Amino acid sequence: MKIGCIQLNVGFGKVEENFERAEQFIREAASKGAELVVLPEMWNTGYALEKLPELADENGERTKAFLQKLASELAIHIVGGSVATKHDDKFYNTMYIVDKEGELVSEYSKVHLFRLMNEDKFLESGDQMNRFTLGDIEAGGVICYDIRFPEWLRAHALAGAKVLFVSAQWPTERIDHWKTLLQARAIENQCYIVAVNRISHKVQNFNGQSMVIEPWGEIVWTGTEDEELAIVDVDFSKVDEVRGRIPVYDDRRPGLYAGVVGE
Ligand SMILES: O=C(O)CCC(=O)C(=O)O
Repeated sequence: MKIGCIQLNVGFGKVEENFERAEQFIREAASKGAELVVLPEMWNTGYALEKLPELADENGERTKAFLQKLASELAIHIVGGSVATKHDDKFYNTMYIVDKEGELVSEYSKVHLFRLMNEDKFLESGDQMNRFTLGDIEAGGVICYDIRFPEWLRAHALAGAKVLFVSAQWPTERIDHWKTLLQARAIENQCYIVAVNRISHKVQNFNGQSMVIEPWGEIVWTGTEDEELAIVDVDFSKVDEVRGRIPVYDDRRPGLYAGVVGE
């Protein structure tokens, strides 16, 4: 499968501009043969948290309509990154997944809010998993800080995900954590990781380096530090091959973990 990773330069609080750029990139990805595209975190507003009352997408209506229209017109699956949404006067960091028929197959609000960037002061956390199927791909999706919680990604893998999509606004200063955590999540879960970060060198410092990692932990692609669209080939049959080679799932001892990691 050809996956388009859209490493967007998200404008701070510039919703109209961000929708335009996202559309350009989704169209370009489809024209270059991508069958699925992935966007970064909070791509409608950036981290303009104080402006959410004016800028957040009311019930996600605009974003859902936008993604559904493009997905069905271009016959492309869209892992819609995440956007700032508003529901009943509360704000969320929400990912929408739309299949190539334009059906909304999943929506997920970030479960682990990142206190270092004050997310907990402005946002509510979600409480649902994000397991979905796109065509014949069993997948899960998480957002940024979520990757520091191995049990959360494991829960998606145990529920059948063979690829985990990660949308992020991961800062430059901890980019080494990003790489190491993503590689570990791929190796331990024996799954593909498709992780898309934003870039921005002006308002805040995010330097891309999005990654696609295969289930043995090999890095298939790393993004540059600039805005870019990359079309990356992935072969999902590798998941079963790796799981057959080292049967981690069969060798688990969940009875021993109970109470220790809250299972
Ligand atoms: O965990 C980190 O270091 C970065 C997380 C983050 O920036 C986020 O969740 O928005």
